[in-house]
Amino acid sequence: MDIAIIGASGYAGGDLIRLLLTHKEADIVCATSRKLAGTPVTKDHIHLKNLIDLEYSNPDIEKIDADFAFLAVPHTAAMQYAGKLKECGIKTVDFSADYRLPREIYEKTYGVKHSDYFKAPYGIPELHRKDVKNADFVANPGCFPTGATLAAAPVAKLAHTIIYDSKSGVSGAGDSISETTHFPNVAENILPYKITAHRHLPEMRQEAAFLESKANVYFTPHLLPAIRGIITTAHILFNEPMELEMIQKLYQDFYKNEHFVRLQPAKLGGVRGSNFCDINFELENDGTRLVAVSAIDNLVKGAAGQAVQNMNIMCGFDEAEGLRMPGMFP
Ligand SMILES: NC(=O)C1=CN([C@@H]2O[C@H](COP(=O)(O)OP(=O)(O)OC[C@H]3O[C@@H](n4cnc5c(N)ncnc54)[C@H](OP(=O)(O)O)[C@@H]3O)[C@@H](O)[C@H]2O)C=CC1
Ligand SMILES: CC(=O)N[C@@H](CCC(=O)OP(=O)(O)O)C(=O)O
Repeated sequence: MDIAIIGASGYAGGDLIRLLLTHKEADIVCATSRKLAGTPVTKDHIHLKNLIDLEYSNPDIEKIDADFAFLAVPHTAAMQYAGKLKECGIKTVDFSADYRLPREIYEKTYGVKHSDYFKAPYGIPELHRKDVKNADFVANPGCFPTGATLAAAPVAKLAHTIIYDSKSGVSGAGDSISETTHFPNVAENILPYKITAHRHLPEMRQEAAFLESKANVYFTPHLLPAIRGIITTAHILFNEPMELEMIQKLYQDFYKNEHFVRLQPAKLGGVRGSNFCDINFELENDGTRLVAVSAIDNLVKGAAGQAVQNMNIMCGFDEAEGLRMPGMFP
Protein backbone atom coordinates (compact mmCIF):
# COMPACT_ATOMS: atom_id res chain seq x y z
CA MET A 1 0.00 0.00 0.00
CA ASP A 2 1.45 3.39 -1.03
CA ILE A 3 1.80 5.81 1.86
CA ALA A 4 2.26 9.57 2.08
CA ILE A 5 3.53 11.28 5.22
CA ILE A 6 2.75 14.98 5.44
CA GLY A 7 5.19 16.45 7.97
CA ALA A 8 7.77 13.67 7.72
CA SER A 9 10.73 15.71 8.97
CA GLY A 10 9.32 16.15 12.49
CA TYR A 11 9.84 13.86 15.46
CA ALA A 12 6.50 12.10 15.06
CA GLY A 13 6.88 11.80 11.27
CA GLY A 14 10.40 10.42 11.68
CA ASP A 15 9.25 7.80 14.15
CA LEU A 16 6.43 6.89 11.80
CA ILE A 17 8.96 6.19 9.03
CA ARG A 18 10.96 4.01 11.46
CA LEU A 19 7.87 1.91 12.19
CA LEU A 20 6.59 1.72 8.61
CA LEU A 21 9.95 0.41 7.37
CA THR A 22 9.11 -2.85 9.17
CA HIS A 23 5.48 -2.96 7.96
CA LYS A 24 4.82 -5.73 5.41
CA GLU A 25 2.10 -3.80 3.56
CA ALA A 26 3.56 -0.30 3.65
CA ASP A 27 5.56 1.43 0.96
CA ILE A 28 6.39 5.08 1.71
CA VAL A 29 6.12 6.96 -1.59
CA CYS A 30 5.88 10.54 -0.34
CA ALA A 31 7.41 12.35 2.63
CA THR A 32 6.88 16.08 2.90
CA SER A 33 8.87 18.91 4.41
CA ARG A 34 8.64 22.48 3.14
CA LYS A 35 12.05 23.39 4.55
CA LEU A 36 13.84 20.28 3.24
CA ALA A 37 11.99 19.70 -0.06
CA GLY A 38 14.39 18.25 -2.65
CA THR A 39 16.80 16.79 -0.08
CA PRO A 40 16.98 13.14 1.05
CA VAL A 41 14.83 12.11 4.01
CA THR A 42 18.05 10.82 5.60
CA LYS A 43 19.59 14.30 5.57
CA ASP A 44 17.96 15.06 8.90
CA HIS A 45 16.76 11.55 9.88
CA ILE A 46 20.30 10.19 9.83
CA HIS A 47 19.22 7.13 11.84
CA LEU A 48 17.31 5.95 8.75
CA LYS A 49 20.30 6.02 6.35
CA ASN A 50 20.54 2.89 4.10
CA LEU A 51 16.96 2.03 5.05
CA ILE A 52 14.98 4.53 2.97
CA ASP A 53 15.78 6.11 -0.39
CA LEU A 54 13.36 9.00 -0.83
CA GLU A 55 13.52 12.79 -1.13
CA TYR A 56 11.31 15.21 0.75
CA SER A 57 8.72 16.97 -1.37
CA ASN A 58 6.37 19.89 -0.78
CA PRO A 59 2.94 19.13 0.66
CA ASP A 60 1.00 19.48 -2.64
CA ILE A 61 -1.93 17.21 -1.88
CA GLU A 62 -3.30 17.25 -5.45
CA LYS A 63 -0.01 15.75 -6.71
CA ILE A 64 0.12 12.96 -4.14
CA ASP A 65 -0.44 9.49 -5.53
CA ALA A 66 -0.98 7.30 -2.46
CA ASP A 67 -3.56 4.98 -0.91
CA PHE A 68 -3.11 6.15 2.66
CA ALA A 69 -1.81 9.34 4.31
CA PHE A 70 -0.61 10.45 7.72
CA LEU A 71 -0.85 14.09 8.71
CA ALA A 72 2.06 14.57 11.11
CA VAL A 73 1.87 18.37 11.07
CA PRO A 74 0.99 20.77 13.91
CA HIS A 75 -2.59 21.59 14.84
CA THR A 76 -4.17 24.27 12.60
CA ALA A 77 -1.89 23.06 9.75
CA ALA A 78 -3.67 19.69 9.54
CA MET A 79 -7.03 21.31 8.75
CA GLN A 80 -5.49 22.83 5.59
CA TYR A 81 -4.87 19.35 4.17
CA ALA A 82 -7.48 17.05 5.74
CA GLY A 83 -10.41 17.97 3.48
CA LYS A 84 -8.29 17.69 0.32
CA LEU A 85 -7.11 14.21 1.30
CA LYS A 86 -10.75 13.24 1.86
CA GLU A 87 -11.71 14.62 -1.55
CA CYS A 88 -8.91 12.61 -3.16
CA GLY A 89 -10.27 9.46 -1.49
CA ILE A 90 -7.07 8.92 0.50
CA LYS A 91 -7.68 7.29 3.89
CA THR A 92 -5.91 9.32 6.58
CA VAL A 93 -4.79 9.34 10.20
CA ASP A 94 -4.26 12.84 11.58
CA PHE A 95 -1.72 13.22 14.41
CA SER A 96 -2.85 16.73 15.29
CA ALA A 97 -5.60 17.96 17.58
CA ASP A 98 -7.70 19.41 14.75
CA TYR A 99 -10.34 16.64 14.65
CA ARG A 100 -10.18 15.24 18.19
CA LEU A 101 -12.90 17.38 19.78
CA PRO A 102 -16.31 18.81 18.95
CA ARG A 103 -15.89 22.00 16.95
CA GLU A 104 -16.89 24.48 19.72
CA ILE A 105 -14.62 22.85 22.30
CA TYR A 106 -11.73 22.76 19.81
CA GLU A 107 -12.14 26.44 18.96
CA LYS A 108 -12.33 27.43 22.61
CA THR A 109 -9.36 25.27 23.64
CA TYR A 110 -7.07 26.27 20.77
CA GLY A 111 -8.29 29.85 20.39
CA VAL A 112 -8.73 29.52 16.61
CA LYS A 113 -11.61 29.17 14.14
CA HIS A 114 -11.73 25.77 12.52
CA SER A 115 -11.72 26.28 8.75
CA ASP A 116 -12.71 22.79 7.64
CA TYR A 117 -14.45 20.87 10.40
CA PHE A 118 -15.88 17.37 10.14
CA LYS A 119 -16.40 14.58 12.65
CA ALA A 120 -13.81 11.82 12.99
CA PRO A 121 -13.44 8.85 15.34
CA TYR A 122 -11.07 9.41 18.25
CA GLY A 123 -8.36 6.84 17.67
CA ILE A 124 -7.71 5.10 20.95
CA PRO A 125 -8.31 1.63 19.45
CA GLU A 126 -8.83 0.00 22.85
CA LEU A 127 -11.94 2.21 23.25
CA HIS A 128 -13.10 3.04 19.72
CA ARG A 129 -12.01 0.11 17.56
CA LYS A 130 -15.40 -0.32 15.86
CA ASP A 131 -15.61 3.32 14.76
CA VAL A 132 -11.99 3.31 13.61
CA LYS A 133 -12.58 0.19 11.52
CA ASN A 134 -15.32 1.88 9.49
CA ALA A 135 -13.61 5.25 9.10
CA ASP A 136 -11.70 6.83 6.24
CA PHE A 137 -10.29 9.57 8.53
CA VAL A 138 -9.20 9.07 12.14
CA ALA A 139 -8.09 11.64 14.71
CA ASN A 140 -5.08 10.19 16.51
CA PRO A 141 -5.34 11.18 20.20
CA GLY A 142 -2.97 13.39 22.15
CA CYS A 143 -0.10 11.65 23.88
CA PHE A 144 -1.12 12.62 27.43
CA PRO A 145 -4.80 11.65 26.95
CA THR A 146 -3.74 8.24 25.62
CA GLY A 147 -1.70 7.25 28.68
CA ALA A 148 -4.10 8.91 31.11
CA THR A 149 -7.30 7.47 29.66
CA LEU A 150 -5.92 3.94 29.45
CA ALA A 151 -4.78 4.15 33.10
CA ALA A 152 -8.28 4.94 34.40
CA ALA A 153 -10.61 3.44 31.78
CA PRO A 154 -11.63 0.21 33.55
CA VAL A 155 -12.76 2.03 36.71
CA ALA A 156 -13.59 5.55 35.45
CA LYS A 157 -17.32 4.88 35.73
CA LEU A 158 -16.99 4.28 39.49
CA ALA A 159 -15.08 7.46 40.28
CA HIS A 160 -16.26 10.86 41.50
CA THR A 161 -12.88 12.48 40.81
CA ILE A 162 -9.91 11.59 38.62
CA ILE A 163 -6.65 13.53 38.86
CA TYR A 164 -4.04 12.83 36.20
CA ASP A 165 -0.47 13.80 37.07
CA SER A 166 1.74 13.21 34.03
CA LYS A 167 5.44 13.48 33.31
CA SER A 168 6.64 13.68 29.72
CA GLY A 169 9.95 13.44 27.92
CA VAL A 170 10.97 16.51 25.96
CA SER A 171 10.33 15.04 22.47
CA GLY A 172 6.62 15.59 23.22
CA ALA A 173 7.27 19.25 22.44
CA GLY A 174 8.42 18.47 18.87
CA ASP A 175 11.75 19.43 17.34
CA SER A 176 11.59 23.22 17.71
CA ILE A 177 13.83 24.81 20.31
CA SER A 178 12.34 26.93 23.09
CA GLU A 179 13.44 28.32 26.42
CA THR A 180 11.45 25.61 28.25
CA THR A 181 13.16 22.80 26.37
CA HIS A 182 16.65 24.34 26.51
CA PHE A 183 18.98 21.79 28.15
CA PRO A 184 19.91 23.70 31.34
CA ASN A 185 16.22 24.37 32.00
CA VAL A 186 15.22 20.71 31.59
CA ALA A 187 18.19 18.80 33.03
CA GLU A 188 18.10 17.93 36.73
CA ASN A 189 14.60 19.34 36.95
CA ILE A 190 10.95 18.30 36.77
CA LEU A 191 9.01 21.22 35.43
CA PRO A 192 5.25 21.56 35.96
CA TYR A 193 3.58 23.58 33.19
CA LYS A 194 0.04 24.61 32.19
CA ILE A 195 -0.75 23.39 35.67
CA THR A 196 -4.53 23.66 35.58
CA ALA A 197 -5.33 24.43 31.95
CA HIS A 198 -3.50 22.18 29.51
CA ARG A 199 -5.14 21.81 26.07
CA HIS A 200 -5.35 18.01 26.52
CA LEU A 201 -7.80 18.23 29.42
CA PRO A 202 -10.91 18.40 27.14
CA GLU A 203 -9.78 15.17 25.43
CA MET A 204 -9.47 13.47 28.82
CA ARG A 205 -12.92 14.71 29.86
CA GLN A 206 -14.41 13.62 26.54
CA GLU A 207 -13.07 10.08 27.00
CA ALA A 208 -14.20 9.90 30.64
CA ALA A 209 -17.70 10.82 29.43
CA PHE A 210 -17.47 8.17 26.71
CA LEU A 211 -16.72 5.66 29.49
CA GLU A 212 -19.93 6.78 31.21
CA SER A 213 -17.97 8.42 34.00
CA LYS A 214 -19.43 11.44 35.77
CA ALA A 215 -16.12 12.11 37.50
CA ASN A 216 -14.56 15.55 37.74
CA VAL A 217 -11.35 15.19 35.73
CA TYR A 218 -8.19 17.25 36.37
CA PHE A 219 -4.74 17.19 34.79
CA THR A 220 -1.28 18.58 35.47
CA PRO A 221 1.64 17.85 33.12
CA HIS A 222 5.36 18.02 33.92
CA LEU A 223 8.43 18.03 31.71
CA LEU A 224 10.97 15.31 32.52
CA PRO A 225 14.68 15.35 31.77
CA ALA A 226 14.16 12.41 29.38
CA ILE A 227 13.86 12.22 25.61
CA ARG A 228 10.90 9.86 25.27
CA GLY A 229 8.11 8.56 27.41
CA ILE A 230 5.21 9.58 29.60
CA ILE A 231 4.43 8.33 33.10
CA THR A 232 0.93 9.19 34.26
CA THR A 233 -0.14 8.76 37.86
CA ALA A 234 -3.94 8.68 37.96
CA HIS A 235 -5.54 9.34 41.34
CA ILE A 236 -9.00 7.81 41.08
CA LEU A 237 -11.31 8.69 43.97
CA PHE A 238 -14.41 6.64 44.81
CA ASN A 239 -17.44 7.47 46.94
CA GLU A 240 -17.66 3.93 48.27
CA PRO A 241 -14.72 1.80 49.45
CA MET A 242 -13.68 -0.68 46.73
CA GLU A 243 -12.30 -4.21 47.06
CA LEU A 244 -8.92 -4.90 45.45
CA GLU A 245 -10.16 -8.17 43.97
CA MET A 246 -12.95 -6.40 42.14
CA ILE A 247 -10.59 -3.71 40.80
CA GLN A 248 -8.15 -6.39 39.60
CA LYS A 249 -10.95 -8.19 37.79
CA LEU A 250 -12.15 -4.96 36.14
CA TYR A 251 -8.67 -4.24 34.74
CA GLN A 252 -8.06 -7.84 33.66
CA ASP A 253 -11.44 -8.08 31.90
CA PHE A 254 -11.16 -4.68 30.25
CA TYR A 255 -7.76 -5.41 28.75
CA LYS A 256 -7.89 -9.19 28.32
CA ASN A 257 -7.89 -9.02 24.50
CA GLU A 258 -5.63 -5.97 24.18
CA HIS A 259 -2.18 -6.83 22.90
CA PHE A 260 -0.78 -3.34 23.50
CA VAL A 261 -1.89 -2.90 27.11
CA ARG A 262 0.08 -4.88 29.68
CA LEU A 263 -0.80 -5.02 33.36
CA GLN A 264 2.67 -4.84 34.85
CA PRO A 265 4.86 -2.20 36.55
CA ALA A 266 4.76 1.01 34.51
CA LYS A 267 8.30 2.15 33.78
CA LEU A 268 9.65 4.16 30.87
CA GLY A 269 12.31 1.48 30.36
CA GLY A 270 9.59 -1.09 29.73
CA VAL A 271 7.91 0.77 26.86
CA ARG A 272 10.51 3.06 25.28
CA GLY A 273 10.46 2.66 21.49
CA SER A 274 7.47 0.29 21.62
CA ASN A 275 3.70 0.60 21.16
CA PHE A 276 2.91 -0.81 24.61
CA CYS A 277 1.10 0.89 27.45
CA ASP A 278 2.05 -0.66 30.79
CA ILE A 279 -0.27 -0.15 33.74
CA ASN A 280 -0.08 -1.04 37.43
CA PHE A 281 -2.19 0.10 40.36
CA GLU A 282 -2.50 0.12 44.14
CA LEU A 283 -5.61 0.59 46.24
CA GLU A 284 -5.47 2.85 49.29
CA ASN A 285 -5.99 0.92 52.56
CA ASP A 286 -9.49 2.32 53.07
CA GLY A 287 -10.46 1.43 49.46
CA THR A 288 -11.49 4.97 48.46
CA ARG A 289 -8.49 5.88 46.28
CA LEU A 290 -6.95 3.87 43.47
CA VAL A 291 -3.58 5.04 42.20
CA ALA A 292 -3.11 3.71 38.67
CA VAL A 293 0.16 4.38 36.88
CA SER A 294 0.66 4.09 33.13
CA ALA A 295 3.77 4.30 30.95
CA ILE A 296 3.84 4.91 27.19
CA ASP A 297 6.33 6.16 24.65
CA ASN A 298 4.86 9.52 23.60
CA LEU A 299 6.13 9.11 20.05
CA VAL A 300 4.88 5.53 19.64
CA LYS A 301 1.69 4.63 21.58
CA GLY A 302 1.31 8.41 22.02
CA ALA A 303 1.66 9.20 18.30
CA ALA A 304 3.20 7.19 15.42
CA GLY A 305 2.59 3.68 16.81
CA GLN A 306 -1.03 4.37 17.65
CA ALA A 307 -1.40 5.91 14.16
CA VAL A 308 -0.08 2.69 12.57
CA GLN A 309 -2.38 0.66 14.86
CA ASN A 310 -5.29 2.77 13.57
CA MET A 311 -4.18 2.35 9.95
CA ASN A 312 -4.01 -1.42 10.45
CA ILE A 313 -7.58 -1.45 11.77
CA MET A 314 -8.86 0.85 8.99
CA CYS A 315 -7.24 -1.31 6.31
CA GLY A 316 -8.01 -4.75 7.77
CA PHE A 317 -4.35 -5.62 8.45
CA ASP A 318 -3.13 -7.48 11.53
CA GLU A 319 -3.34 -4.84 14.28
CA ALA A 320 0.24 -5.49 15.38
CA GLU A 321 1.79 -5.30 11.88
CA GLY A 322 4.76 -2.91 11.97
CA LEU A 323 4.44 -2.69 15.74
CA ARG A 324 6.17 -5.81 16.95
CA MET A 325 9.29 -4.06 18.21
CA PRO A 326 9.93 -4.59 21.92
CA GLY A 327 10.77 -1.76 24.28
CA MET A 328 14.40 -0.65 24.50
CA PHE A 329 15.89 -1.53 27.85
CA PRO A 330 18.04 -0.34 29.47
N1 LIG B 1 5.95 14.83 19.59
C1 LIG B 1 5.04 14.05 20.16
O1 LIG B 1 5.32 13.34 21.14
C2 LIG B 1 3.64 14.00 19.64
C3 LIG B 1 3.21 14.76 18.57
N2 LIG B 1 1.91 14.71 18.16
C4 LIG B 1 1.42 15.53 17.05
O2 LIG B 1 2.09 15.17 15.85
C5 LIG B 1 2.21 16.31 15.02
C6 LIG B 1 3.68 16.51 14.69
O3 LIG B 1 4.37 16.72 15.90
P1 LIG B 1 5.96 16.73 16.00
O4 LIG B 1 6.54 15.74 15.07
O5 LIG B 1 6.27 16.66 17.42
O6 LIG B 1 6.24 18.20 15.45
P2 LIG B 1 7.54 18.76 14.76
O7 LIG B 1 7.51 20.23 14.98
O8 LIG B 1 8.72 17.97 15.20
O9 LIG B 1 7.28 18.46 13.19
C7 LIG B 1 6.27 19.10 12.44
C8 LIG B 1 6.31 18.61 10.99
O10 LIG B 1 5.26 19.26 10.25
C9 LIG B 1 5.81 20.04 9.17
N3 LIG B 1 5.01 21.26 9.11
C10 LIG B 1 4.94 22.26 10.03
N4 LIG B 1 4.03 23.19 9.66
C11 LIG B 1 3.51 22.76 8.48
C12 LIG B 1 2.55 23.28 7.58
N5 LIG B 1 1.89 24.44 7.83
N6 LIG B 1 2.27 22.60 6.43
C13 LIG B 1 2.92 21.43 6.16
N7 LIG B 1 3.85 20.88 6.97
C14 LIG B 1 4.14 21.54 8.13
C15 LIG B 1 7.27 20.24 9.52
O11 LIG B 1 8.09 20.34 8.37
P3 LIG B 1 8.24 21.66 7.48
O12 LIG B 1 8.02 22.83 8.42
O13 LIG B 1 9.62 21.58 6.91
O14 LIG B 1 7.17 21.55 6.42
C16 LIG B 1 7.59 18.92 10.24
O15 LIG B 1 7.83 17.90 9.30
C17 LIG B 1 1.60 17.49 15.79
O16 LIG B 1 0.27 17.67 15.42
C18 LIG B 1 1.70 17.01 17.22
O17 LIG B 1 0.71 17.62 18.00
C19 LIG B 1 1.01 13.89 18.77
C20 LIG B 1 1.36 13.12 19.83
C21 LIG B 1 2.71 13.13 20.37
C1 LIG C 1 6.15 17.81 26.46
C2 LIG C 1 5.17 18.59 25.64
O1 LIG C 1 5.36 19.77 25.35
N1 LIG C 1 4.08 17.95 25.23
C3 LIG C 1 3.05 18.58 24.44
C4 LIG C 1 1.99 17.61 24.09
C5 LIG C 1 2.46 16.53 23.19
C6 LIG C 1 1.64 16.35 21.98
O2 LIG C 1 2.20 16.11 20.96
O3 LIG C 1 0.33 16.52 22.00
P1 LIG C 1 -0.50 16.96 20.72
O4 LIG C 1 -0.56 15.81 19.82
O5 LIG C 1 -1.84 17.39 21.17
O6 LIG C 1 0.27 18.10 20.12
C7 LIG C 1 2.34 19.70 25.18
O7 LIG C 1 2.33 19.73 26.40
O8 LIG C 1 1.68 20.50 24.50
